[in-house]
Amino acid sequence: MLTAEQITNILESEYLLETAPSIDEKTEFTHISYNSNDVRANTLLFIKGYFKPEYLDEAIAKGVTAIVALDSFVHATSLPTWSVNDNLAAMSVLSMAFYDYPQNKLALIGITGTKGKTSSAYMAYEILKVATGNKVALSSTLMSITGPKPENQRRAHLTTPESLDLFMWMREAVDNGMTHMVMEVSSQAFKMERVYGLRYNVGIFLNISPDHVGENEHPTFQDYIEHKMMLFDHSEQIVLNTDSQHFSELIEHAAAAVPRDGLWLYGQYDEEDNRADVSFETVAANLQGSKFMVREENQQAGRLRIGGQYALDIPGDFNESNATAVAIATRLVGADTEAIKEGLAVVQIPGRMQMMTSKMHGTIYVDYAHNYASISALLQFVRKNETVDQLRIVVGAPGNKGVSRRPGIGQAINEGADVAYLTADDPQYEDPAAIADEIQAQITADTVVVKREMDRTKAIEQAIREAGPNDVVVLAAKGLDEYQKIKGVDTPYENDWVVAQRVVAELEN
Ligand SMILES: CC(=O)N[C@H]1[C@@H](OP(=O)(O)OP(=O)(O)OC[C@H]2O[C@@H](n3ccc(=O)[nH]c3=O)[C@H](O)[C@@H]2O)O[C@H](CO)[C@@H](O)[C@@H]1O[C@H](C)C(=O)N[C@@H](C)C(=O)N[C@H](CCC(=O)O)C(=O)O
Ligand SMILES: Nc1ncnc2c1ncn2[C@@H]1O[C@H](COP(=O)(O)OP(=O)(O)OP(=O)(O)O)[C@@H](O)[C@H]1O
Repeated sequence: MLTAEQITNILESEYLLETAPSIDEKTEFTHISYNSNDVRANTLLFIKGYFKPEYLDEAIAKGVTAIVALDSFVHATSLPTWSVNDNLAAMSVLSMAFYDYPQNKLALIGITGTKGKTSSAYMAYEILKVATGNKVALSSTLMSITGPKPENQRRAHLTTPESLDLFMWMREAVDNGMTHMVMEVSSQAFKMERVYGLRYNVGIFLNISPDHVGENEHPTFQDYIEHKMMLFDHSEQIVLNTDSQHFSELIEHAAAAVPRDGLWLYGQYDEEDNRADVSFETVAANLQGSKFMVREENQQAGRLRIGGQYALDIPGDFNESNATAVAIATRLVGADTEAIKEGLAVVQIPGRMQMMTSKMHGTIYVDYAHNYASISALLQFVRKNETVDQLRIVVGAPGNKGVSRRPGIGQAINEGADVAYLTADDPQYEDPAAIADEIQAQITADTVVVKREMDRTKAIEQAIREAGPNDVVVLAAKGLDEYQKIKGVDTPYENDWVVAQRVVAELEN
């Protein structure tokens, strides 16, 4: 609940208020919303985005009491209005107040990075489940989990939810007895102020590489990196990857944000380069998983007491890197080494490096890799495994979105695959064959065979059918998505994993 007086005071103290409405300051708001479909009596409504006049008409008909809107918002009603200079920041600070600052009761880990956010979030979630006896909440691209009951588990629509939803779910988590929370924080979340005013006990910065530049995302790479680095300014302690691109820019910003003993650098073990406080090194790896050694490289790292050998039941050297970051962060919020070992040993991440073996058609991965950095990391990892004969990839790129990724996907294929099956991936209003042309334009190596089949199910069938027993087939970019976005409609699709299982069963039984 919030009163009109509290709203005015909070907005004023945050320097967000332009004008307050002249209503009784004891007026109580028992509901807050940013959507006309979710309005009832005593609702405070936030106006954001392209808020059409008919949305406001609908909200008024449902009895909205007052609104918070940009001072430039023009509307033909006499609704009491808090006029503000930043409506998204206002929504965040008022939402946290409405839900009584639930973040103060949660040890919060925020994770950002171009690649690995979801994977790392699930690792941290699994470790903290062990460490706290299931008292950990999760906000990820896939799911938001605020407690043990089915109604506490929701499919996510954004990597980082709107501030109002985030604080509502945090409150639900606290009321359900949760003590910890792990959340993915996208650069968009900072840009759209979904996490305005929120601080993290530990912020993990996994990596940054060219991505997310384009319409409705970031105008330039500089804008992207600057928004991602905002995590540093909002974290009590920072865990940062020394192997990331743009490390010198990252460390400069991170070191200015926290004292040295709140900054934890991690990276692949390298005799020549001793920048990392905590290093990791592969002990044994195969296509299924790996064992890796974590070393504390200096006195500061020695305080963590996380040195030793760990096992992961998911493959990919990049996952050893993600796991090392997560081991440090979860340790900092109270997990002990046993919990870290146990959590990492069992973690599985839906649609990320999910593996299936077949008798005659090799090893099949369903993986969410969908840009140069992730497809390249994945193909290079598989390449390193000497038993692999042909490396086949089924992949496409979305229409009307992330257009700049297409050449990168082609380049990664050019550098790492033997056979590419170009197909559809959420084509929307574009022709998937034309998108495939853009990917194919970068595949110049005569060692790579390119095949084209725009029906994704058929492309997967063909790739698996053509694979030999020592081949690897990578089904990239859609994870466990159960739809294809076509002309604005989520068209049902079995999902890559189900298709692969069915095809293997048909071929081998
Ligand atoms: C740029 C951005 O942040 N857009 C988000 C934003 O849109 P918006 O505020 O413009 O909302 P809108 O859809 O135009 O609608 C305007 C307002 O009318 C309201 N409305 C709408 C319909 C209605 O009947 N009644 C009504 O009141 C809506 O609730 C909204 O408040 O708020 C919407 C929900 O409140 C989000 O769905 C939408 O995300 C868009 C679709 C999106 O997908 N954004 C991507 C770029 C994104 O944020 N991605 C990152 C991940 C990036 C990464 O992988 O790293 C993420 O964090 O997910
Ligand atoms: N540290 C990493 N470096 C490079 N590639 C990675 C790393 N971690 C995971 N990947 C690859 O990227 C893919 C996507 O991983 P994940 O979903 O964890 O990342 P994300 O940051 O949440 O992605 P997105 O922002 O696209 O949702 C994985 O399926 C894997 O192939």
